[in-house]
Amino acid sequence: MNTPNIEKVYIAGHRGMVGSALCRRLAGTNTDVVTASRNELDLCDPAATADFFRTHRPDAVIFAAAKVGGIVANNTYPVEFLSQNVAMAMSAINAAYQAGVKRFLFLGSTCIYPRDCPQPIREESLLTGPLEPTNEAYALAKIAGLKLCQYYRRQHGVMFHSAMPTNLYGPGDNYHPEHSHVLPALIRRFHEAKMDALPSVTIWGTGSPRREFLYVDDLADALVHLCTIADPPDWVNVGTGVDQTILEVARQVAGTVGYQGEILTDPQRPDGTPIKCTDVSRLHATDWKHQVSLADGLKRTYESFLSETGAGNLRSV
Ligand SMILES: NC(=O)C1=CN([C@@H]2O[C@H](COP(=O)(O)OP(=O)(O)OC[C@H]3O[C@@H](n4cnc5c(N)ncnc54)[C@H](OP(=O)(O)O)[C@@H]3O)[C@@H](O)[C@H]2O)C=CC1
Ligand SMILES: C[C@H]1O[C@H](OP(=O)(O)OP(=O)(O)OC[C@H]2O[C@@H](n3cnc4c(=O)[nH]c(N)nc43)[C@H](O)[C@@H]2O)[C@@H](O)[C@@H](O)C1=O
Repeated sequence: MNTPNIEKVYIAGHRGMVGSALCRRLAGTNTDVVTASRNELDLCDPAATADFFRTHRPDAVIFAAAKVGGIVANNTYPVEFLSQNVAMAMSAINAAYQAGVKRFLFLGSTCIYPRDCPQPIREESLLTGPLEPTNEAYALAKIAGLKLCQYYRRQHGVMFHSAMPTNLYGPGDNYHPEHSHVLPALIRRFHEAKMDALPSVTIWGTGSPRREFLYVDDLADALVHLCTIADPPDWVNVGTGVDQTILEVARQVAGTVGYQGEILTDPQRPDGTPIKCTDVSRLHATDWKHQVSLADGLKRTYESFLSETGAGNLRSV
């Protein structure tokens, strides 16, 4: 990782989309990567988590474990999204401090910002207004994790800090038809419509919300970069600073997949936050910028979708 004193990093959630991108990013470097599957370590269990940290003694942690899902999953299961994400964050951050971890990078999400905050979203907008109701539970858990890291840094002088990624996509995503995020959902729906020669595909909501998307390997690179900064911001947005409407994105996915039918909208489904686009000046000031365009990232993701489907291991949870 080229960070003084970081020889061993624990990647929490290494089987997930972000965690596996982090493992790809660190493969071949001289950083020793520690991992544990959920069967080996339930991060909601504080005693087991403390024991894991005492046994493995990592120098650093990148915390990419969470209960994650798209707008419908978040809206349907707020109890699980709040309780599991708070439990995981609290047990891991507390255990890391107790075990003498030097650096902890917590992953939040741009849904922590108020629903109607000024765009592009600056970090200073945190806690300035009400949250978007469809993901309030998840956002509250992420704010709690961010704040606990900030408080440890302030009270105990340890380098615990956070990154707030925008909407992500890439290899290893969840392709569940109801519970996934928009890009994997649409890749799957357009692909199946192409295979079945369907005349139209319906997307959720009005198609007018605006979203920003970051390719997951860019995120992994940004996270490793943030771990190398001596005095990083307490939290920093990680995105591209570029957004488009969901309808525009749907047309782009259809083009990537090679689907030529009609695209319909379904206003009975939730739109969620009307606009979500990050101000990335704080990130750019650390000398990092994304590399992968949406067009290129979609092409790579569709290729990985085809190989994951072909190999019979498409993730759909
Ligand atoms: N995907 C996105 O668009 C965005 C994601 N993020 C954040 O990035 C991080 C990673 O997300 P992503 O990779 O997409 O999510 P995934 O669902 O792909 O991966 C989450 C990982 O967390 C693990 N996990 C969940 N619960 C537990 C538990 N109780 N104990 C141990 N491990 C657990 C899962 O394990 P298992 O494999 O066993 O299920 C999985 O490996 C999260 O913090 C998320 O909030 C932020 C913004 C956008
Ligand atoms: C990353 C972020 O992700 C979640 O928030 P979200 O940005 O609203 O995420 P989403 O990807 O599910 O939807 C984006 C937009 O796209 C529209 N949309 C169209 N058609 C489909 C569709 O088929 N599936 C989905 N999921 N959305 C669709 C959908 O109606 C919405 O307008 C948070 O809960 C939380 O997890 C979080 O932090």
